[in-house]
Amino acid sequence: MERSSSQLENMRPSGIKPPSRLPAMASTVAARTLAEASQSSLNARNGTSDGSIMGPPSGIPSKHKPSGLPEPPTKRKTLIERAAEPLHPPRSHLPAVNRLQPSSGHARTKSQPTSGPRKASNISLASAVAKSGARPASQQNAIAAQKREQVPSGLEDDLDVDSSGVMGKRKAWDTNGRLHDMEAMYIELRTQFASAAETKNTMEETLSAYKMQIEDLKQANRELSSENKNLSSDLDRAKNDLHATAIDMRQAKRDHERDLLDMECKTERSISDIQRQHEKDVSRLEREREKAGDAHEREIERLKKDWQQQRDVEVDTMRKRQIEEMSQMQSNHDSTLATLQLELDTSRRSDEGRAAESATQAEALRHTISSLQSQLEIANSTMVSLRSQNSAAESRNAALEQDKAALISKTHFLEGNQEAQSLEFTTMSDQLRHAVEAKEATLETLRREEMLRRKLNATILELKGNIRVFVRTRPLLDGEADPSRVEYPDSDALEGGRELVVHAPTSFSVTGKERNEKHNYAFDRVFGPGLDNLAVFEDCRDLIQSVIDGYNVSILSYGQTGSGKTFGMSGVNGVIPSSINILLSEIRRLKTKGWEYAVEASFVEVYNETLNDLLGDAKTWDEGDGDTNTNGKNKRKEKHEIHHDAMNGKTTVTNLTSTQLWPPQEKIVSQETSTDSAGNEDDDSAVAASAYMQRTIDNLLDTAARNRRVAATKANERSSRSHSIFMLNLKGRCTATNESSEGVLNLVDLAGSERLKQSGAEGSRKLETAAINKSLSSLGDVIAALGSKGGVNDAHVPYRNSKLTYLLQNSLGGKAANGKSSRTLMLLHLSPLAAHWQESRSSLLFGAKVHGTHIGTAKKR
Ligand SMILES: Nc1ncnc2c1ncn2[C@@H]1O[C@H](COP(=O)(O)OP(=O)(O)OP(=O)(O)O)[C@@H](O)[C@H]1O
Repeated sequence: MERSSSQLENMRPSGIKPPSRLPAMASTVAARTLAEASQSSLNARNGTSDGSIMGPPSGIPSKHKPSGLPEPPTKRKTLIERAAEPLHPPRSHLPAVNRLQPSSGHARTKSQPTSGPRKASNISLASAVAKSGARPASQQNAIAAQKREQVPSGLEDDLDVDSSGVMGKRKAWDTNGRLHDMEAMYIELRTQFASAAETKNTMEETLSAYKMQIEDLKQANRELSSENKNLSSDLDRAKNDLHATAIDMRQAKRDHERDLLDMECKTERSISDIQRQHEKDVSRLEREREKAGDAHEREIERLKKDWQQQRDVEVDTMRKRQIEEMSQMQSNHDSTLATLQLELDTSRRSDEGRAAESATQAEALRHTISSLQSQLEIANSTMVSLRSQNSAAESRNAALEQDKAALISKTHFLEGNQEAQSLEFTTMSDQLRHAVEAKEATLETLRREEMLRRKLNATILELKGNIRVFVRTRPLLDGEADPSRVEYPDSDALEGGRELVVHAPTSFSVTGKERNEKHNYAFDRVFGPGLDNLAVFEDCRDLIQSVIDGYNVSILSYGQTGSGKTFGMSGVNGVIPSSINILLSEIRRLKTKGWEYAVEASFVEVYNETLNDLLGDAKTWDEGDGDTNTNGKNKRKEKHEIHHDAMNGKTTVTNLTSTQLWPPQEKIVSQETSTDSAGNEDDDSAVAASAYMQRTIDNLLDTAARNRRVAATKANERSSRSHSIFMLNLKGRCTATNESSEGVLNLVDLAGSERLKQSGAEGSRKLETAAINKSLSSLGDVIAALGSKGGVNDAHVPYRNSKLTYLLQNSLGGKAANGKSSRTLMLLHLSPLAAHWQESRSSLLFGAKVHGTHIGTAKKR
């Protein structure tokens, strides 16, 4: 008969299994406990053991798993239930074991990631469970035997008991058998109950172990909390320490940075000193080498000439001597031959006369024949001796011939020597050619060195900054007294002083308290009253050099009237004459390296915002501003307009006289300079060229001064009320390297910087002062704008606010439209007098404003 699953469900709450299965179940429950616990835990770890997740242990009927066991008939079930009811253990007992198994497995799964003590508790639980559930096989067999013993005797035949002790089915009519079965089941159940009770005890033990463990854990937790607190306080302390250390570190870092800056400054200074020294040494060595090379070449030439002359003289002398000797020998030989011939003829004639006399006298003198014959024999012997003499003369003649041949061969030998000499001459020519090639190679090296020097100079100037400020105090002049107190704290520094401390005159407050102010300043260089123009110019050299290298440079002399601006600019060894000297010597030096330069000069004045050509005609200057002259005619002065070429960054002023300073004009070259075969000027011509240049400059400066005198009755007065700009335009080209450069040097003597209020000027003087102040403040504004914008093209720089700044637009440290940039040096002049303290202070403030301005890197076009 088929049973539905609902029927099976209804049977489950009784907890009684089909009889045939009970013994097996009873025997395996205890043994299964540990195995299932391990299986369960394995499932918990692996997720599944038989394909299901966390399924109940095998042997325990699942809600969703239909039991495969045969179901008892309904009436039997009622009997069983009835028989079992009073004995049935509380439902919770069996499941308690079953519940423990998954829960122990679950607990273990959960405890896996935890720390030591927890793990230990799991282990103790597992061992507890093992104690209760896991019995060895021998123990299990004993239980089975016990079960068999518990079956009443006599029933064994009726029972279908297999070897393992599992009972089989009984026939339906075998009520006794069934009763036996029931009893057996009862016994089995009791065994189960006992086992469950044992398990319960074990569980209680486990529980108490858990509780103890929990207590331990709580204690550990408390200890950990206190430890945590200690650690927190340690952490706070460590944080405080860290904070203090960080502050110390920051302080140390600041100190370190300051030290580093100091070191950098010192290094920079020493680099510049070394560089300067190096340049000096290089130029000195170059000069010496050039001189030594020239002297050496001249010496070689001289020696060659001397040697050739000496050789020619010697050859001539030898030739003459040989010719003389030969002619002497020839004449001796000829005279000897003539003498011998004469003797022979004489002898022959006398013999013939005597023979004829003997023959005519033979008939008459037959008695003297024998004597005559003997005389004839004597004559014959004389003839023989004469013949022997003749042969001796002939042999002598042959010897002379040999001498002649020897002399000829000697002449030939001498001629051969001449070939050797010409060979030597060829060798010398080769050597000369090699020397010329070596000279060319040296020239090439020098050119490369020159390029390197230019780069180094540019780097040094970039490091020094494109706007520099030097401050100079002039000495007290005769009759001057009451100097202001100025200190130069670092004037002994190797690279020169940079600091200045100015003490204000002592003043008194309203309460009568004495006030002594002092102000500290630092500039690129500070020159005390003991330093002369040469010392000041020494620090300007590199800027002048950079004009030759193709940069635009402005040197501006700033200060109140009488502070020494003109003295520093145009005086003896002032910036203008010293610059020209440097330029000339550099141009000459560079000529040996293949560079040719052209220098033009012009001189312009900015007076009341009007341009005047200081090399032009001054008579028209003051009349030309729209006024009528004495004749009643409106005589307009030459109009000068400023133009800036955006393409090449050049500035031009229309109708401005310009004088060519270099190369010297043709007439002067032919008169005063000469060049050697290599195209180099000799020393005399260099001196002459220098003198020419000096004369030209003197003329130029005289013309400018004269024009100023013409323009104003008081020359000095005018000069202090106008800005004068001496402009030098240098164009250079090196054909060997196809390089070119173009630089402009503006040497500006600014008008006195008196304050309007202080000067108490009235009328036209007031207008002049206002114009001067406007242009000077425009100058400050332009430099400040360049500094704040970094000198970039698109920044608005108010160049147009004054004629001065507009004229100097391309030379004030900014960048021209073509990217060419420039360098500026402000020479700040101070009066040493205490009475001029306020003016000196304004000048220093102006200089400090300019000095604080950094303008971007200068760029050569
Ligand atoms: N370093 C110096 N050593 C000696 N004398 C000096 C020095 N500086 C200036 N002087 C003298 O001081 C006087 C005034 O100098 P200078 O004319 O150069 O001043 P300035 O500032 O150009 O005046 P101005 O603005 O009126 O042209 C002159 O007599 C000059 O010789």
